[in-house]
Amino acid sequence: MNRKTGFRFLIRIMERWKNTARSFGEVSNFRDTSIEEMESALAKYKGGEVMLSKEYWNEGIAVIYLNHPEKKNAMSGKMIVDLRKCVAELESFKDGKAVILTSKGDNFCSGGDLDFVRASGTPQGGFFMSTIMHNTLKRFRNLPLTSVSLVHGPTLGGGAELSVYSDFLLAADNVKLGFVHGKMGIMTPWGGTTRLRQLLGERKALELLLGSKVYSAEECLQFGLVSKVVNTTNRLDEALDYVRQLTIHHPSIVRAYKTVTSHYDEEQFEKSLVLERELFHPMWGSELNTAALNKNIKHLEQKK
Ligand SMILES: CCCC(=O)SCCNC(=O)CCNC(=O)[C@H](O)C(C)(C)COP(=O)(O)OP(=O)(O)OC[C@H]1O[C@@H](n2cnc3c(N)ncnc32)[C@H](O)[C@@H]1OP(=O)(O)O
Repeated sequence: MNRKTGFRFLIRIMERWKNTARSFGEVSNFRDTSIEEMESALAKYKGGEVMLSKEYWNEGIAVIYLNHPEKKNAMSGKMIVDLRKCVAELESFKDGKAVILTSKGDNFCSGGDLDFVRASGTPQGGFFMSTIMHNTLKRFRNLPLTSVSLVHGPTLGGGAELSVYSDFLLAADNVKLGFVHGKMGIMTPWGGTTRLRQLLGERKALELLLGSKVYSAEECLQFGLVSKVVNTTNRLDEALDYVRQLTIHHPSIVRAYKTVTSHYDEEQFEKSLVLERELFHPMWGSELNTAALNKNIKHLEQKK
């Protein structure tokens, strides 16, 4: 084989590899993918919905509900895209004062939908998901609306990450909240490490993340993670009262305070998210992650 034929042979092998990779939806230069393409890749993983309720809109309060009851409100790819649409709509809620992030059914969110996790488990899948979620949650945090997460029942993995992106966290007395990612052979994909570091400081953030323990409402309160424990049955009414008391002033004042506090350390926050994304995406579908998924772990079961 002379040099020219050898070169052509190499090109053919590379082309074949690229085509094989494409047939699995994988491309070698996935970092160049546009946000729109990432969104449509995620939207293919169906199941559940995320809805924006305007029931209290006239009071300046929006409510976002996660709804995927048959899977304990686990987030599918489609739900990730839905959440993004809700945030986009809230960006033009001009007289709004507050948003409550909560869910229908008997818990807040059991994390990523494990069927979606398995099906999207490649570095590219991880990169797309964390890029989109980082962007959505950053935009959620930057809304000029005071945000409150209201959680109940199992709030695990990605569910715990979502819960801490609001300004305030209210936990129902039946909550079981845990950053269980380590047990799943991954680190936080949705910016949870960056957000916990910002909220609680280095030691407490590391304790929550490295321990992978599941905490009760009272324990979360003692940790400084939760602002108030509410009654599970009346939780939405209690959350609405809490929000109304927080936002007594004119929308222009409420929005101005929130705008300054959320943009305070934006540059540092962004840098930390980039690092988190870089470290996370090769873990998605890795050997460690696959081995953990194969164990079908139920995080609330006591070890015998
Ligand atoms: C993407 C960010 C990183 C992550 O979030 S990784 C995911 C972390 N989450 C998990 O691993 C959750 C594993 N599941 C559990 O621990 C338990 O199912 C959980 C949530 C404590 C609920 O326990 P129980 O109340 O006893 O209910 P159960 O186990 O019978 O569940 C009812 C049905 O819901 C399903 N489910 C729960 N969490 C899910 C999830 N994340 N993805 C997909 N399906 C999920 C569960 O398989 C069961 O379905 P089925 O009725 O057996 O068909």
